[in-house]
Amino acid sequence: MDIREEISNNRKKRVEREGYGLSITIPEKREAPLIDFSKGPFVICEVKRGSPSKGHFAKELDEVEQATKYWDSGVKHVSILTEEDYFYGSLQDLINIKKRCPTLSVLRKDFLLDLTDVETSYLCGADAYLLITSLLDRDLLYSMYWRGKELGMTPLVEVHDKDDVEKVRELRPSIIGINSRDLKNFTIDPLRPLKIRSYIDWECDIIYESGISSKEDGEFARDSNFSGVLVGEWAVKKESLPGELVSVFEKSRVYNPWERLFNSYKENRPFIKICGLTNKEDVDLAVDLGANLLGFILAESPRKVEIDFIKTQIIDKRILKVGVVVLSKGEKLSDDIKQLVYDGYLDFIQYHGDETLKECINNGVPFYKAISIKNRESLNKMNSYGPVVLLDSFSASKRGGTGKSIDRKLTAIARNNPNLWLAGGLNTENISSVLEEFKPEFIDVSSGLELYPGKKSKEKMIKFFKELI
Ligand SMILES: O=P(O)(O)OC[C@@H](O)[C@@H](O)c1c[nH]c2ccccc12
Repeated sequence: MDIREEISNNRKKRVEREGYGLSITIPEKREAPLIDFSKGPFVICEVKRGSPSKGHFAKELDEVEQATKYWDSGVKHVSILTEEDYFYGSLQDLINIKKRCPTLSVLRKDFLLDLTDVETSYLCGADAYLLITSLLDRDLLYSMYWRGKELGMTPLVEVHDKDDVEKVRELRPSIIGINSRDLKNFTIDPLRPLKIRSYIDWECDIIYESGISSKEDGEFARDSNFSGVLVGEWAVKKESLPGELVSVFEKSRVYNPWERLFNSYKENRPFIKICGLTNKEDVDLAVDLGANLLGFILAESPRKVEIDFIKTQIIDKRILKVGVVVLSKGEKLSDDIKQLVYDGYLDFIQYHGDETLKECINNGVPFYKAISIKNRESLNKMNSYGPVVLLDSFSASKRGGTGKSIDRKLTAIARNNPNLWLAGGLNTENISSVLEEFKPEFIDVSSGLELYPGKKSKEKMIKFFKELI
């Protein structure tokens, strides 16, 4: 029997004798508002006076004062250890904290036994509650999960090993905690959460639990792709830690390719995207000449590149990269391509087909949309897709490339757009007059710089960049 089971059995006996509140009277009705606990990043700091491994380390800790300190440091999620005999907490801590800090989102951390425990947590003001997978029979665990959800709370499901993951696989919990502490001998294995995580193959937030004592530990968890950390002892002992962890997790969240693109701005020149790149030589040249963005065609085209090409040849992280796709209405972005973005091989997706705005957003990766100017309606789309839209085949038609000419009224509207992104038919010959007439924020060039489809001309590339300055 490990300590977890011992604590659970002890609590079970006490509940049988004293009822679910143990020494505390359970309110008949919940007073505190329900505050959402389900959205990350999760820097969950714990109100914890001690533990079975360390004994008391903050015997005199005042629960409300501690929770207020967390709140003042920017912490949005607080865990309250309500277990009495091994962790020196009580349900009263939860009730008091929720009374004094009603807008704080709090998790009840205890060795919960059944549905009544879940309902009790709700009545006492919990917004979330811990379910320890190994201590609960499968069906009971599932019903405790759903009962809490029904009440509007967020269950945090803790797993410790592969068997636990198998047990909850069908439940597919949306937030999972993995403890780095082995409860048999209390040793911390920092890699344990990473190892166990590999068995979880559904989308969810995974929290790294225990043993976090510094900002660097937080960075390690963040960079290993955890959605957050659960910190007890050191959040209590080191006053600066909660705030530091909040900024660690804010950083990962605000990583944003737009910010990088805008930082790469060069004065007196629009942003430049070189598109249709198919080989390393052209990529290197575009980077050397100072392109802001490189474009790779992932749709049917003479310039189409394979996913492996992007993964193996274009790994220079200094430059932003966009994958161009053409989807029909209702078609989803493929998982392979999404993965390229998640893994950092690509920074954006450019949608070039009939995707709706909602579909672009739902694919969940940074994007912008290209639209072709055909009529006034396509210009209206410019606004509906957000601040920046690429106008494909814009100057091509105007400059006679396609033989069609665009209604002057439409070009006038486009010209007045401060965020004008232009593409289509740009080349060394027409670029300076296009810049002068339209003052685009961004230009996109591909075939105009080619020797033949898929191969850029070095001379044209150099000349083009010269024209821009
Ligand atoms: O104090 P630490 O090492 O930061 O750990 C906090 C928390 O993860 C730990 O208290 C914990 C994780 N899972 C639990 C389950 C029950 C009781 C306690 C816990």
